[in-house]
Amino acid sequence: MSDCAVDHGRRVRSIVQSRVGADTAGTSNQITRSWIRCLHDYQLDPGKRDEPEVVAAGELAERRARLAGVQAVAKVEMANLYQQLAGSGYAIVLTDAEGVLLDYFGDPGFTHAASHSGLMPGAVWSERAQGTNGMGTCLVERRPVTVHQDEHYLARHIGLSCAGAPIFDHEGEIVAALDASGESRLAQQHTLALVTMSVQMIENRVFLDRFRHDYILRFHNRPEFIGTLSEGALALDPTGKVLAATRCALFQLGLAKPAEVVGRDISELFNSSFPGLVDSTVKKAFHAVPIFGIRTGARFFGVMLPPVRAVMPHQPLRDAIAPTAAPLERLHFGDAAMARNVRTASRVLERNVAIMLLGETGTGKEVFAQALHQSGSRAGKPFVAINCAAIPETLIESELFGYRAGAFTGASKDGQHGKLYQANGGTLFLDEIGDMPYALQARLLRVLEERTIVPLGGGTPVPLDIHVTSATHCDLQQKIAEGTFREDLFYRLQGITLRLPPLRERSDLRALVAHIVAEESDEDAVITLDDTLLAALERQRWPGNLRQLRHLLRAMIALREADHLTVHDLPPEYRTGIVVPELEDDADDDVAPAAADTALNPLNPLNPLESAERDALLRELQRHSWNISTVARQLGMSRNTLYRKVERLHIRNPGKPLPC
Ligand SMILES: Nc1ncnc2c1ncn2[C@@H]1O[C@H](COP(=O)(O)OP(=O)(O)OP(=O)(O)O)[C@@H](O)[C@H]1O
Repeated sequence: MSDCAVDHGRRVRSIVQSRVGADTAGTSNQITRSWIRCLHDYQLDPGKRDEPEVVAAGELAERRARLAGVQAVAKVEMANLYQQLAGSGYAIVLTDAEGVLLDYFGDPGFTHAASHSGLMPGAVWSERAQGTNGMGTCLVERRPVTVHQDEHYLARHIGLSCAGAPIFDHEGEIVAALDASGESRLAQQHTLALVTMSVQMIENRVFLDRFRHDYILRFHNRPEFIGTLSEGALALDPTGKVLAATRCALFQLGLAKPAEVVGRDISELFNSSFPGLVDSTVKKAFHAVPIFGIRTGARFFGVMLPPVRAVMPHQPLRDAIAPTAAPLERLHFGDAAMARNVRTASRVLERNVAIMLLGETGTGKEVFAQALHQSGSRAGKPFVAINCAAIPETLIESELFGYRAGAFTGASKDGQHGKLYQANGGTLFLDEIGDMPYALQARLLRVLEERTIVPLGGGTPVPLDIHVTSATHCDLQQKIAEGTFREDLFYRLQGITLRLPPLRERSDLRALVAHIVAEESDEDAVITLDDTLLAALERQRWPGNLRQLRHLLRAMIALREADHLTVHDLPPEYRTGIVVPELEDDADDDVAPAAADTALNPLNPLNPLESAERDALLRELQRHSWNISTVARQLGMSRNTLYRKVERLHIRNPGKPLPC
């Protein structure tokens, strides 16, 4: 045994034997308590050097399956936390309630040290097995703990700093622990705060998913905090009795245990009756309503989410829970505008309210429409999307309504069902609705009003049961004023309007990056981005929004030389205004072309990023001999979007003017 291990063992024993010395030795009480348990209860030798115990593969698979729901939610938060701590040599770890390591996100620089310390799937990190440590000790203490260097009980772990926090279910039972462990010299003060925030996010998301079939009252004393990690949430049965509460809900109500609230009528907690709350927040308005706590008189703001589907039997979280969070909840990572959109959409899910999505190209309108569909009772039914801008005007009618055999020249001899018919029972997503030909708008309106459809060429009307979600990037009010969009159709399609924020306005870009990188990476690759690169991504304008971000990350992942991405992995057109440290073999890496073309339109000059985008687009157009369809397909955007870009970026085909 090394001298250092011997000294550590002596110090541990002497502190345990004279607890009085704990504070003077700089050891917090949690640590002392843990050391006492380790020495007296578990009879662990501080100098123990055995390899960590690892459960068999079959047992690990079973433990993972039991926590599948928590794990699915935790994965996103782990990726997010990992990015926040990127470059600090941390591994992010999820264990079950017995301290068995289920999931691991490791910093490449730390992988060797981590496996040496036993940070690997299946390893048992309970306090009984590994002595005082972030994971095991937070599970015993039932609260977040930091275990820094020689606060570890076993001498073999004193090279580590760990920050662990337990994850609770709605019954107040611990189901798992989240931990960030790293090499001590890189340890950060705020790590425990970040871990604790991630745990809160996981608990909230799991709760919202677990009780999505019930009423959920989300509340906070500031309305803008509803949808964030500090909101309180209560699940209610159809009579208004509390089924469960989040930890934040208990905290805000000044209560200690779920038992103090479960089974009580909501009117015993707030000055509102259940029907009154449902009425005011679900039926009448889509805004948080003021409610007052009965016990303290404190003012809160609350919104009620209606049940998503049929009520299902309740099981504790640690048993079977849905393997994934509700799809809508997975669309945002803390951005306030997106959280509001998700909240509003969730509340109208089963109410047959038509939703109109507004947003620039690539902000995720179709993805949002799909998540809406997946979150509601139509989830198992068809989701049919039609891009009104991408289909030639002459074909939209047959695409939408279908036709009977021989209805027109060139029609298939068997006839064809239209998209409306294909969507029957499910959702029809009308993308770029502003581009729907005027004559067709009246026909679509009639179908939506009468809820029957007659195929082109005639026949018996078919009853239609569809939910319609539509999207547009254009100002429909202006189109109505210009007489190119029907006002009656507008009001039929716009039960509520949700504006998806452009990426440059979103506050959760780093978490989105972590999420997309995890999705775009091979299963066993752990790809990280350094802080300068993340800061550079935050400074971009993102005219193509999430689509552009995903394509960029996909390309960077595909072309990477190492799993740790830096600004050197950024394509030159994204580097304008960014100081890129020189690499020895990077000398001829060119910076984005200068903005010489801004002279094209002196009244509306392009900024350096737009200029870079213009150069890139121009290159693509030239490469494909100005074939708009090919370039649009290559870039994953609609032809209309490409035309708009070409116009905005003042691009002209020298041979033939583009029909913009
Ligand atoms: N929440 C999200 N998380 C990660 N990626 C997303 C998200 N939303 C959208 N994306 C990515 O952005 C791409 C564009 O999304 P989508 O097609 O929904 O945008 P859109 O607003 O409908 O675009 P357009 O107006 O050009 O049709 C998607 O393919 C997806 O890869």
